[in-house]
Amino acid sequence: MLEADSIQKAGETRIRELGVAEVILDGFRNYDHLQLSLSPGFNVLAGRNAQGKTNFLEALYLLATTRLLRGQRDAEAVYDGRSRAIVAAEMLEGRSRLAITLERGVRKRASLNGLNLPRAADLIGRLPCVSIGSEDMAIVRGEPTDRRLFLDLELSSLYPGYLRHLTLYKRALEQRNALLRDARENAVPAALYEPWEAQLAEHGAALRVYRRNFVDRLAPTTETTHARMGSGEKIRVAYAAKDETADSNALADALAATRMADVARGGTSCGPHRDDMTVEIEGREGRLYGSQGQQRTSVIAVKIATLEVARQELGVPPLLLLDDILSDLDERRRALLVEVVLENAGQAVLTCTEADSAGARILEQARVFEVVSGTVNPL
Ligand SMILES: Nc1ncnc2c1ncn2[C@@H]1O[C@H](COP(=O)(O)OP(=O)(O)OP(=O)(O)O)[C@@H](O)[C@H]1O
Repeated sequence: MLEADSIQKAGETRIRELGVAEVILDGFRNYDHLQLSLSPGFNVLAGRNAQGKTNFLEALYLLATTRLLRGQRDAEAVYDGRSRAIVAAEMLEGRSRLAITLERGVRKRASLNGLNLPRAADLIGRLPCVSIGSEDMAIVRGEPTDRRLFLDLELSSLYPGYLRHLTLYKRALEQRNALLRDARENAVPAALYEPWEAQLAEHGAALRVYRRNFVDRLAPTTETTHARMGSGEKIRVAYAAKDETADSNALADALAATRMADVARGGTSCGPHRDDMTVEIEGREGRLYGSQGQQRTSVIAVKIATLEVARQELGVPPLLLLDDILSDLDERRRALLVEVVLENAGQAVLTCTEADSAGARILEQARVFEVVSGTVNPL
């Protein structure tokens, strides 16, 4: 059985960029061209709806994760009428420059100091970042796939080893699923399944060790934060494996035993691609029974716990992106969130419709900007 410590320590060196000095957007969303210097501490972006506040956060999120915040196809983020979008950032330390180019009909490309990286994914984890926004509601309200995505993104950004296991696992899963489809028409010998199942077992067991370890660390902080937010209710977060395979050998056995059933099912039934993370409020599944307010409080608690775990793991705070969540909260929750941000954040970018909702304690140390239809100016 794989030990969390041993696999998490192996090959985990990755250069981290701590903080963004300057952001350059060219043809990204509603930004024709923008060059903006950020404070190494707090940055508040205020502006009316649909002016480009979330788009700006999305650009930073893209550099951190290579994904768009709102999950659309890359081409949708290219400024209407333009053929490509460039998002670049100059880092505070070492002034290195990270960039991503999105181009219609072409795979996204990433570069470091002007040199193209072999794959855009090579950028993942270089700029550690935790974002909290409305799309995170899916962690409680969404489907298991949304919660797996949350775990995959956070873990890939923290551990290069996780990303490697995930990439190899996904490739093996595609191959086994292709064999299952073939088997509907032609006999597929066991020898064709075996190498892919061996990989699924190895990488799948490793993914579960990382995920369980992470969720076990998330759980107590989620509970305390939830309690600090004034909720008298108990929240419980746990990793939920779909099948009871304790290690890679058991997973390999389960895969071999389910081949026939999986042909009929049309997909692989065992493994971490079907797992979930449960979020229970007072013993009931938040997704089914939680009110909107309970769900929102739970999501914020999970995300703040993520920020804390990431900070412990990195030894420094990750970049924090907060998308207009303060204005939706009541006084008590807002005060707590501000307190937690002040305790945990290094560099942060917050958006809000009224700068005042960021609260006096943040505003007094923040650089404040106004966003008006794709332009950002100091206030
Ligand atoms: N590819 C694109 N090209 C041009 N404009 C775009 C593109 N994608 C999105 N937009 C525009 O960006 C604007 C939305 O910006 P954004 O989501 O950042 O709003 P916001 O300032 O965060 O507002 P809210 O407070 O409502 O969340 C919309 O006007 C939308 O039409």
